[in-house]
Amino acid sequence: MALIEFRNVRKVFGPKVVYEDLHLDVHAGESLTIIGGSGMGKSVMLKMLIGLLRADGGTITFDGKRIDDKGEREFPAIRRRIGMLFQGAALFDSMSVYDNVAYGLREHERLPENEIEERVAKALEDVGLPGTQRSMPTSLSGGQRKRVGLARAIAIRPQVLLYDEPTTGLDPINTERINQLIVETKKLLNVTSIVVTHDMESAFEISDRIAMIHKGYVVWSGTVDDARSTDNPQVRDFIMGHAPETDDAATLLRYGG
Ligand SMILES: Nc1ncnc2c1ncn2[C@@H]1O[C@H](COP(=O)(O)OP(=O)(O)OP(=O)(O)O)[C@@H](O)[C@H]1O
Repeated sequence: MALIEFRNVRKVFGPKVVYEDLHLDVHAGESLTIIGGSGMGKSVMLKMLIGLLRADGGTITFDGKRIDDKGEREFPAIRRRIGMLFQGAALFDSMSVYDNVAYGLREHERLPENEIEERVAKALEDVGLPGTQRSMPTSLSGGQRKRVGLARAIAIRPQVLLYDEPTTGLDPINTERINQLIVETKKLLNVTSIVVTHDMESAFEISDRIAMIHKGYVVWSGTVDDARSTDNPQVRDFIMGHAPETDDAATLLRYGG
């Protein structure tokens, strides 16, 4: 049995059908990258997994237990085991780096302050930002902010890490740093990772497996080698950077029509 299973999952927003019938397995210890055009539902998938959005049909199981039917009271325990690095890192600018990283720990666990201090220091070390506890997020670069976001996610020592477009908006050097960090974090903490990205270079570097979403379904999945050699036209177009087939005006604007 896979660690995470989406079965027949349906998700709609009013008339818009994001998922018609989503099937996806995520295996313990793997690094799975989700690719697909803008607006195809990649972030929605991650949010359903941690209960920020609810599925309209089907089942989602985590570690053998169904989670899609859980109430708001039960999700904090799940979010303790599934950490998320949100798009843009989502730091609180009015709080120091220390308080940002400690935030998740305080929310999820009752720990004495000296243990929080240790866990924050270790998480910042793990992301290559030792000693930055007193800095304010506004004084950090985009790459450093992402790393603080990652420190916050790993401080709770999750079993699964979700990354929503971790390299978007970063220059090539910081992109490379984040890619390496994703690979190292997986090894160091033995976590299962799910990464949503538009960046195929990153996908090739960090993935054990890649799954492509298109119009409500997983249309393809395979290893990095499979992706490089596939003759599936949707995957090939995506790898080559061709605009996705879409009827969504926002997406057309984003991809320049
Ligand atoms: N809370 C919401 N309310 C209404 N519609 C939503 C909501 N969240 C997402 N959507 C819609 O669901 C669709 C999928 O969104 P999602 O953010 O998952 O796309 P994505 O594949 O992650 O795209 P991108 O790569 O641009 O981030 C989009 O059409 C989006 O407008």
